[in-house]
Formats: sequence, structure tokens, C-alpha cells
Amino acid sequence: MFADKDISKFNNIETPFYYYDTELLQKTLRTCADAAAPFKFHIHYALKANFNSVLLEQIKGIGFGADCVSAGEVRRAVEVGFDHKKIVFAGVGKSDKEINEALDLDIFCFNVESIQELEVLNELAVAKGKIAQVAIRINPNVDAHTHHNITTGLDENKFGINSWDLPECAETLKASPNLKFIGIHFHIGSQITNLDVYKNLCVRVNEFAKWFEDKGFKLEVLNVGGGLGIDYYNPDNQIPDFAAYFQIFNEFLDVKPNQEVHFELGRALVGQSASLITRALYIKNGKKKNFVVLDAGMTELMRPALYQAYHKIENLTQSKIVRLKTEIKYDIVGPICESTDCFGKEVEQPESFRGDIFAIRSAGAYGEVMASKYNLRDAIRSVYSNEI
Ligand SMILES: Cc1ncc(COP(=O)(O)O)c(C=O)c1O
Ligand SMILES: N[C@@H](CCCC[NH3+])C(=O)O
Repeated sequence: MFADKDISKFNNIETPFYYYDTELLQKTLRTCADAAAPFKFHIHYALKANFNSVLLEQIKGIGFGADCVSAGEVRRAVEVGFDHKKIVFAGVGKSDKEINEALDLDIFCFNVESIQELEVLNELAVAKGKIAQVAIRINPNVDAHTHHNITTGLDENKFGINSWDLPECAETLKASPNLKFIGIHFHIGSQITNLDVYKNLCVRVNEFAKWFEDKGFKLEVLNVGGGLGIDYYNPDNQIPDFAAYFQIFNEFLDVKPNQEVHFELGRALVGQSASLITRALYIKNGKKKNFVVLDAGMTELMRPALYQAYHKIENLTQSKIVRLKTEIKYDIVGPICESTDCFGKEVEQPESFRGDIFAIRSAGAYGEVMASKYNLRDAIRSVYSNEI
């Protein structure tokens, strides 16, 4: 829900742009930090969801660490001022160059995704005379009950080390003098809305932790990843139920004294804090279909084209005008020359006109960062609520 004064301000700004509600972001971060505090849970923000430095400043300010998936993200986290001892580096395909850079920056932990990666990391650490802290990312074969394109913890997924490879993994760890094994890591998927899934994850984490401990390994860290979803259908002032989420881990995870529990949340922290603000360029009324052609497309927000993801769409200009409104079903499309460049099909909207301002909601996560230059589009700009 946008205030009339915001809509008036949008009219004077060149579209399209991401509009960040910095106050809502702050509230969301604070709610998460307060919910984690009683359990002493550690939060690492997953930069992949949004690495915009303005947001990162706020996230760093709340005291969270950084979960990175490339040397670029590690560098960005360091530049913004995240404590290097709170930076973790996951990823199924870390290059030697990336590993070397992260070793030089003395990050907290490498979340290692294959036995070969363990060997390479050890070699590179030996060459630098450094000890690398590692957690093993295990693929627990837990169904996240989310869109199949964004599930990561099933046997068929490329992520993590499979359970049948753990004996060899344990041997490699023992034979790697420059690796310090500190824990186990999991991440089963994204946009998880059924919290029972996390109970199943806890059961598996407990089993794997016991397996390692029985072999004489000491686990300092249990990293359960992220994935907590948001409500794309009700974006207004929505803050995820962090308390209920953390309570599940508190109840179902066997945590030993002095063991730390780490989380890697992305979408849940930033997802509701932004909308993509765009303008209707043309209205095309056809025989079978009506189209609103926006000045933003899949190049600015790729999720609908990539995963048929739902984002609530609002015509802000017409919602502001008080008159009897005719509702019309429109396909809301972008300007890109791809038929999948569509934000929603048969979406009921008030009768719309050229120049109307639209908001595509819940676009704070995997929005701006997944923008592309396809069709040689201008880079997408960002506007912050505390600046206009
Ligand atoms: C290893 C890892 N950690 C954390 C995340 C953050 O996920 P989300 O934004 O769903 O919380 C992801 C992305 O899915 C990931 O791959
Ligand atoms: N980019 C995806 C999620 C992938 C999360 C990263 N493993 C999305 O927009 O929903």
C-alpha cells in the first residue's frame, strides 16, 4: 500500500526504478535479530538475494554476517565493512582464483560442496601457508516443497556432498593438514513457506552431526542455511514470522554446549522491502486479450519469466483516483522481444491508461541483482524511501 504522497513523488521520477522502503527493511531486520537473540542464533545475510550496498550497510549495522557465493560477493561484503570473521563462502563451483582471494581475506569459513573442492582448497591453503576453516555442505535429501527450480537439497540437485560420499569426505578431511573442519552446512531450497520442512531438516542435521561425532570429529558450527519464504500475495508491511521459524530449530535441533547455530537468510530479510516502479507505455485492447505494455520487463525483474513467479501488480495511478472503476483483465507485459516477458496474465486491474504508474511488489529479493542487459537495456536505477 503506497501513500498518496509517495505516488505523487513517483510521478516526477524517471521510470523504471526499484523503490526501497528502508524503514520496512529496518523493521524486518530488527524483528529477525530480536527473534534470534534468545537462542544466540547467528545470522548471515545471503548477499545473492540483493547485494545493493545501501541495503548491505543497514544489514551490517544490525550485526549480521555475510553469506557469499562468489569472490565478487566476498569482496563486496568486505568493502561494505562486514567483519571478515563473519563471512562464509558457499558455491558449487568456486574457481582457484576465487578461493585464493577468499584465503587472502581470511574469511570465517568455506562451505565446501565436493571432495575435489576439499583437495583443491587444501592445496591452495598449503601454498599460502594458511589454515582454511571449512564446513561440509551436505545434501540431506529433504524435500523443501517449493518450486522445483529453486529446490537444492534433493539427491538430484548439484549442491552439496551426498551422504554416500561422507566416508571418503571424512578421510580427505583427516588427510588435509591445512583444513580445519568446523562444522556441517545445509541449504535445502528457497521460498519455503511450509515450516514443517525445517523439522525434517533438523532430524537430518542431527543424524549427520552424530555421524561425524561418532567418528571423532568435533562440530563447532551447525549451519542450517536459509530459504524462509515471504507472502507474495500480501505484500503490505509483511514481516516473516521469524519467531516461529527459529522456535522450530530451538525445539528440534540437538545443539551441544558451545556449538553455534548459523542461518543464511536472504529473501525473508529483504524481499518485501522493494517494489519495481514502472509506467504504462501503451494499452493494447485486442479481441481476445488486453495488454498493458510497461516500461520495465524481464530484464529488470526476471522471476516471473524464469519461474512463473507471482508478484502482486498494482496500478497506483488509478487506485488513487476516486471514481467508479471498471475492472479489466490485462496481460501485463514488458518491452522485451520475448513472449515470456510477462509479469502476469489475465490480471484484474482498474481500466488503465498510458502514463499510469504501476508497482510490482515484493521485488526486494532476486530482483535488482538478477537484472540483465539483454536488448541493451539501460541499467536499472534505485530510489530509497528516506531520500525522496
Ligand atoms: C547456500 C545458500 N544459502 C542461503 C541462500 C539464501 O536463500 P533464501 O534467499 O531463500 O533465504 C541460498 C539461496 O537459495 C543458498 O544457495
Ligand atoms: N533466484 C531465485 C531463488 C534462488 C535462490 C538462490 N539459491 C528466486 O528468485 O526465487
